Amino acid sequence: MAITLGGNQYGKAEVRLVRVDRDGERHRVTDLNVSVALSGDLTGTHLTGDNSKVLPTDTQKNTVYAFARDGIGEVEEFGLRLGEHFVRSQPSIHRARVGFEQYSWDRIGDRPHSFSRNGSGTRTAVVTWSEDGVQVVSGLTGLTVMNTTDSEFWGYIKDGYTTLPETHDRILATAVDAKWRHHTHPADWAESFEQAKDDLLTAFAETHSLSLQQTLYAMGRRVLDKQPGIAEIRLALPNKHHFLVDLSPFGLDNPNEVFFAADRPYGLIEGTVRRDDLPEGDAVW
Ligand SMILES: O=c1[nH]c(=O)c2[nH]c(=O)[nH]c2[nH]1
Repeated sequence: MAITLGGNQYGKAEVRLVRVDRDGERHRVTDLNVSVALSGDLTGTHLTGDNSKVLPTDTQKNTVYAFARDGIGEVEEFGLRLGEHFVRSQPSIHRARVGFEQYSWDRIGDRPHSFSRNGSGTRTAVVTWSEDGVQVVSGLTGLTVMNTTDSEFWGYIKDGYTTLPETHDRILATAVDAKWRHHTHPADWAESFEQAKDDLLTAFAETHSLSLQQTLYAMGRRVLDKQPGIAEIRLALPNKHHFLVDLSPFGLDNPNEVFFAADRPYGLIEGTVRRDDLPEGDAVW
């Protein structure tokens, strides 16, 4: 029985790339998940481990980030540039498949550098009814938001394990998970929900953030300020880290434009903002 190698391809899958175009005050965001798959003369590596015709997947990933430095444009154009590069520059590579998922972002209001991810966010509610009382907790989860500037993080503890550089201009992104307990019932639940959501978004966008903790408190505080019937709000904010890609090995600078959007691990900032003149309540959250 003769055995032979069939079809094959290889590449870096799911390269998470965020590019911020900062022409002036008004930023634009391109948020992509890019998957490269190359095929060609790759029998050697499969049959004998001869890698002389293998362009490493790590290099493919670097190429995606480096090409983003010049701008992305439409994903079809970006794909054409990348595909042509891989095939034209490497004699062993005969075909490049470059696949994209593009996540779209809406502006929060008409603000120049605050965005919420299109279609994100699920409304939640938990009602607890007992002979002793009724509690209503409203909320939302998975509302993904991003500020492309107006966020800093510095002045923290440094010990022997600290490597994080201080920053005065970073991307701040999170997926808001919020639950708020009603002390009195609003006249209109839908209106109350929309108001709370709007307050969360506005506070996120308008806070010049020195920490996500500070932003959390500002968000919770605004919801309570605007609705006296809400007794407390619990927020869980994952810090969706965006790391500036070091393009210097490729002779490129990176003036805060090309980012690696990491999905894990992430900082998780949790906190409650409450009225201290109201009883804690015994809601089921
Ligand atoms: O806003 C932040 N709060 C932190 O506690 C923290 N820790 C960290 O590494 N980055 C950040 N960012």
